[in-house]
Amino acid sequence: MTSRWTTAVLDTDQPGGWAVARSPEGFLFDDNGALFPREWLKRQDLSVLAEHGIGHLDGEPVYLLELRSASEVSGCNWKGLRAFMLDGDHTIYKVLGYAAQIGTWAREHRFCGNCGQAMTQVPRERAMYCQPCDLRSYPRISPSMIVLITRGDEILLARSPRFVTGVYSTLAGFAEPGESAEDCLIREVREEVQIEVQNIQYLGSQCWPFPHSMMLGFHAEYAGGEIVCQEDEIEDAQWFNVHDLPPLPASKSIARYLIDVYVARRLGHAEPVLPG
Ligand SMILES: NC(=O)C1=CN([C@@H]2O[C@H](COP(=O)(O)OP(=O)(O)OC[C@H]3O[C@@H](n4cnc5c(N)ncnc54)[C@H](O)[C@@H]3O)[C@@H](O)[C@H]2O)C=CC1
Ligand SMILES: [Mg+2]
Ligand SMILES: [Zn+2]
Repeated sequence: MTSRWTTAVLDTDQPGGWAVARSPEGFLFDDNGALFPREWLKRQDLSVLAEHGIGHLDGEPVYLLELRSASEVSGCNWKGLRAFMLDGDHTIYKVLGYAAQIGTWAREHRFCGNCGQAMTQVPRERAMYCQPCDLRSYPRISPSMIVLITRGDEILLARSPRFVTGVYSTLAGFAEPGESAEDCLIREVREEVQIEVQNIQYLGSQCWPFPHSMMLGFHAEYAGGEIVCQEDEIEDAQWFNVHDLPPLPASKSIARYLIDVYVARRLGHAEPVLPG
């Protein structure tokens, strides 16, 4: 199967193609969705911070207009990326997820982190450049571990105070400098619930553009300890029987995939596929 969407660095001097507009209030959309004819979009009254060519959708070039702020465009509205993930077409979500990561990076790398001077876009490469420092800044990706811990028919799920009421999920956390993926996983589990794990197994990864996580998903078995929740981060954590689970995270998340894979194996059902 060929993919409908491929990323690419495109020359912004070339006319035509599609464009998406992104502001702190999300993406611009109308009845036809979030992709607009680029020349039309550029004629609207938008406060453009940066323009990047981001790839091809069904063979057509796609550009991003990263805006300083949301402005009024007749017949259009603004909507966050999460809403596009939950109710939209998955390919469009992939386009917008990539656009969001490039937009965040473009917004945050207008100036050199070393000398403070304005940086310039490098042609044919996804990089911002400071000539005096000879410094290149590339889009940032934050590796994050996510793990389902199990004990026979039971799985450990936890709630962050930020979650939708009632929903429980797997544990997750960002890698720190100096750590392997396994070191990070063991540290995060200790910090968040004070338990020990063993037999760590990698299951797959997922790009999570909120704002730039690369989720590495694992299964691990319980090895010892009693649950003690980390103050402020974990509101509640419990062992749940696979036959009696609480409300779970959205179906497209790797958190949900890790849970669904284990439950399927336990109950002898067909295994789910990890959404890209
Ligand atoms: N796709 C999925 O199924 C899921 C994705 N996630 C994502 O995983 C990531 C990590 O999960 P959390 O529990 O929030 O992390 P965490 O357990 O490491 O705690 C968050 C704290 O980490 C620090 N932090 C924030 N950004 C950071 C960065 N880029 N690098 C290092 N430290 C940083 C901050 O102090 C923040 O309060 C988040 O982006 C979250 O959205 C979490 C659960 C499910
Ligand atoms: Mg966490
Ligand atoms: Zn510099």
